[in-house]
Amino acid sequence: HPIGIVGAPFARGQRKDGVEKGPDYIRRARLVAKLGAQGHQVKDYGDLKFEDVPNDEPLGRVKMPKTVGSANKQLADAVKTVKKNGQTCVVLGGDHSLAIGSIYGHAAARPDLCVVWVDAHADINTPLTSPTGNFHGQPVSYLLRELHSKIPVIPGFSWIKPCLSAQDIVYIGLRDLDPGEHYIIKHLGIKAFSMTEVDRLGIGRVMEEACDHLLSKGKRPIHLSYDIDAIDPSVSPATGTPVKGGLTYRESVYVAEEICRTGLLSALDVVEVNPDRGKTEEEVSSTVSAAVDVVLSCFGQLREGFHPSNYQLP
Ligand SMILES: N/C(=N\O)NCCC[NH3+]
Ligand SMILES: [Mn+2]
Ligand SMILES: [Mn+2]
Ligand SMILES: [Mn+2]
Repeated sequence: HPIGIVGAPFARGQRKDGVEKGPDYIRRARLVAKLGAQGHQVKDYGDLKFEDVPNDEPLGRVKMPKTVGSANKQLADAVKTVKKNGQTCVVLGGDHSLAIGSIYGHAAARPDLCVVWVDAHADINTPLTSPTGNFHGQPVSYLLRELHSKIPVIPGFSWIKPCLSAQDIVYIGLRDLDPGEHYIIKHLGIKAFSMTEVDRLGIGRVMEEACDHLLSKGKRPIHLSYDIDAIDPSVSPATGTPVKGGLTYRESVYVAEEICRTGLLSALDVVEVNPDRGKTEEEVSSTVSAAVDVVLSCFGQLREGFHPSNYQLP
């Protein structure tokens, strides 16, 4: 499939400046050219322009709801357009609150989608269970039908209706959950492979079981929402909420290779790359490079090597 890239320089789902620079740093690492070299037709739609909504009063602990809501509505429309254009959509974040719009817009075009959420965190706090009120820790709660009654009316969010059921999402990489999130995951029976399962089963079995769970009733489009903090901070430190004990570089790429192999990848979010959170230039480049390799591996980059079909031995 052709690929459509959308830059989403958004930081208002959390409190640390710099994550809005994610798209720029990933583009500067020549993502578009590298995808082209892999034989893909790539359309770069550029960056969305996000503006703070004036008089955006907090709602309890929830900060800047109108700004977060309108950014996600804008992104939802953009993702829907990319899908209508027959492209696999790649959203470059920006913080993970963007998954609200990305998944909503994707579901508008492909209602039968399922979600693979790769993250140290579950991002499934409701506005009432969220300890911080930061939206990037809540996106999944707005998307699940089973949690609809737990979401109060929030200014800027009237447009969204849940588009996922608990069995349509699988978590990989969890290792830092709030109490309310752990309760919700257990209570709803959401399939989750924490880093303990990654250690116990190995990433090969994890991917086998994750795909079996989501695709048991037949093929359907996959939305891969990849938070760069799923990867161990030794590899990707330049992010807002690093947590030790994460995916190795190899595991992070293997996840993408296996999703690629399903042939069902329909949309990809790569979020939470925050260049301002790298202590050194090397920390930033290592993080950006990991993000680029996740994307390239989603679209066919193989560690076993590659030669064009028309290659001739000299
Ligand atoms: N990176 C984050 N989510 O993926 N931070 C917010 C979650 C903290 N509970
Ligand atoms: Mn996240
Ligand atoms: Mn995270
Ligand atoms: Mn309602």
